[in-house]
Amino acid sequence: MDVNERIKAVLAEHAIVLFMKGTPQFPMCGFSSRAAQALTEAGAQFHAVNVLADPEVRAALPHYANWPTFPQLFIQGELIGGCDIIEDLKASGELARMAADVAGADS
Ligand SMILES: N[C@@H](CCC(=O)N[C@@H](CS)C(=O)NCC(=O)O)C(=O)O
Ligand code: FES
Repeated sequence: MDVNERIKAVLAEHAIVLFMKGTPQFPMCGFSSRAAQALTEAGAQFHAVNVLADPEVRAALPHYANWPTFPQLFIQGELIGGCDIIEDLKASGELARMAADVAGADS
């Protein structure tokens, strides 16, 4: 499977995917830490991909949905954005609504 197929497969398998540096338990960057924290506070069940452990995905993902940085949040295969957008959506309550909409799907 090439790297774009691997990205597609993880997005098909999990309703909410956060590509981040490190893991939610051990984030390796403040932006990734804040993104994972906001998702957790919004009650989202999400699948995290540590791009530092997968250099191929780290190199390919910025081109995949044309977003240059990490973290990157996808919901049902669609790019939502990075840390700033995730925190804005959390603050407005929209993130919790989006998470509730996909709840029940495998995270
Ligand atoms: N304002 C961005 C901050 C994210 C950011 O600047 N990330 C940088 C530093 S972690 C990045 O991913 N750089 C490219 C790279 O490290 O591959 C957001 O909202 O997500
Ligand atoms: S790893 Fe340095 S700012 Fe994210």
